[in-house]
Amino acid sequence: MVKLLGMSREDVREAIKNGDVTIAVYGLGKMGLPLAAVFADNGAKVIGVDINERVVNSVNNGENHIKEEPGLDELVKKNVEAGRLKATTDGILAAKKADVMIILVPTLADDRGNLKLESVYDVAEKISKGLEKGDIVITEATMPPGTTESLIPILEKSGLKLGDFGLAHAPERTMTGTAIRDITGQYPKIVGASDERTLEAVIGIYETINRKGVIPMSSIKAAEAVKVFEGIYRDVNIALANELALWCEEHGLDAIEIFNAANTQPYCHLHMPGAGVGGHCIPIYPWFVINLAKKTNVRLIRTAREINDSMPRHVVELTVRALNDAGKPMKGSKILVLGLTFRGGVKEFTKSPAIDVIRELKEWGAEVYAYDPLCTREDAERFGAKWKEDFKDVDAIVIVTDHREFKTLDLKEIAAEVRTKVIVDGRNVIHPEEAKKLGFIYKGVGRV
Ligand SMILES: NC(=O)c1ccc[n+]([C@@H]2O[C@H](COP(=O)([O-])OP(=O)(O)OC[C@H]3O[C@@H](n4cnc5c(N)ncnc54)[C@H](O)[C@@H]3O)[C@@H](O)[C@H]2O)c1
Ligand SMILES: CC(=O)N[C@@H]1[C@@H](OP(=O)(O)OP(=O)(O)OC[C@H]2O[C@@H](n3ccc(=O)[nH]c3=O)[C@H](O)[C@@H]2O)O[C@H](CO)[C@@H](O)[C@@H]1O
Repeated sequence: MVKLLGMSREDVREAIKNGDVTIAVYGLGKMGLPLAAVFADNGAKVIGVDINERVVNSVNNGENHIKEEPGLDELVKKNVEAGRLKATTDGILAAKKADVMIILVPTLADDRGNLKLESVYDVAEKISKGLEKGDIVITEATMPPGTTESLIPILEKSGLKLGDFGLAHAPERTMTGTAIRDITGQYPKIVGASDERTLEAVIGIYETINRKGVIPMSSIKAAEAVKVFEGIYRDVNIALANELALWCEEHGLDAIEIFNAANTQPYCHLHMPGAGVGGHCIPIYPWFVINLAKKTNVRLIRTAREINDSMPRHVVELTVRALNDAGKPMKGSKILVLGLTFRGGVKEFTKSPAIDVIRELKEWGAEVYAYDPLCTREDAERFGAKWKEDFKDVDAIVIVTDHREFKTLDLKEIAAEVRTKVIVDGRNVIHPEEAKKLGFIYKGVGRV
């Protein structure tokens, strides 16, 4: 046990490497488990805390339950065997033992960004029962600016005042599939803290694991805004790509050809147009700012949300037009939706565009089937589609997720199997010319 408040960043780094520092990571999910394993691999004694007993037991058996994370299996196994990484459901005991407590539990939000912070407040309550003078509490979970400081009254139930303990926000700037790479040094760590001593210590904590170092922010709220603004930048730019793609369709131009050429300029970063924006990050973070804008007219951010949320309907319209060109009514047509998850390579359904696409296709009277390499028959049925692993008797293929597998479809084979040759490419993963040469009616977002 060592109290980091008041130590220099160099001494903090030394203490962690020597195994003198105990770090509790609350939330052993896609983000928390990689972080816990990386801190353990750098010398810290790490206590992972999770409410899910199966997660706790699997970690204590040296197993990794986050299958989408390359390298995590070995990191968990090695550090559990070395005795540096343990897991528990007892968040209070973990707080009593730890010098640093990191909150990395879900900050879920509804469609309008109204946060469900129960997990965060639950963890803060448990930490308050084990908080000691000199401890540091860090939130890494993404949250609206101002949320971390809203935990102060809960933490002060410990009898300590802010200042006796340190508080900081250090947003998790990574994504599933590249977490270990990102946590250890893809880009600098952002940190905002309650006072200079805490900032100094937290810089030392993250310099221990992140080769790219730390960017200290002027406040906790500024650090929270960094992560949220990153996401809003992405949502607004995806909306720009979508709006330009719709204009390209009107003018018979190929948006991808034009975007690729325009992006050769270093200041131009046109994103990919597509079937919509899903996940629990990008479509949610804008609402954190919209909901807090009491005087500011955040009309650009709102409009971007509306544009992106209109894209699933556009993909359905493309399908109506394509079947029309094939002389087929939507009603009674067999449509195979390729992709249920919100993006390629990750099994996550939060706000997946496929949900709206399937619903609307059914409203048009189509018989909707679905396939996704990461999903099961039950997932498809939960979406209201029938599971189908072949292309027999299909009248239209509608691609909604950019899974790697859909980038290498054997169109020649498919052309021989389908009943009607129609492809609607909602993620621009098919080459239009190749499809057309094989006799497909091809429609893509922003494609000719
Ligand atoms: N997944 C991503 O790509 C990503 C990227 C950046 C930031 N984030 C942020 O990271 C945070 C965590 O996201 P995630 O993807 O790791 O979530 P996740 O659902 O994969 O994991 C969350 C874990 O927390 C546990 N948990 C829930 N409530 C708890 C509680 N009260 N006490 C202890 N454990 C609890 C769950 O059992 C689960 O194991 C979120 O704020 C998210 O916005 C996620
Ligand atoms: C740390 C963290 O929170 N990381 C986030 C994570 O975000 P994420 O996991 O939610 O994935 P995204 O890639 O943002 O996709 C979201 C949706 O937007 C669609 N999309 C995407 C790009 C595009 O040009 N056109 C689109 O239409 C896509 O299909 C999907 O539905 O990684 C991003 C870096 O990849 C980060 O920036 C982002 O902060």
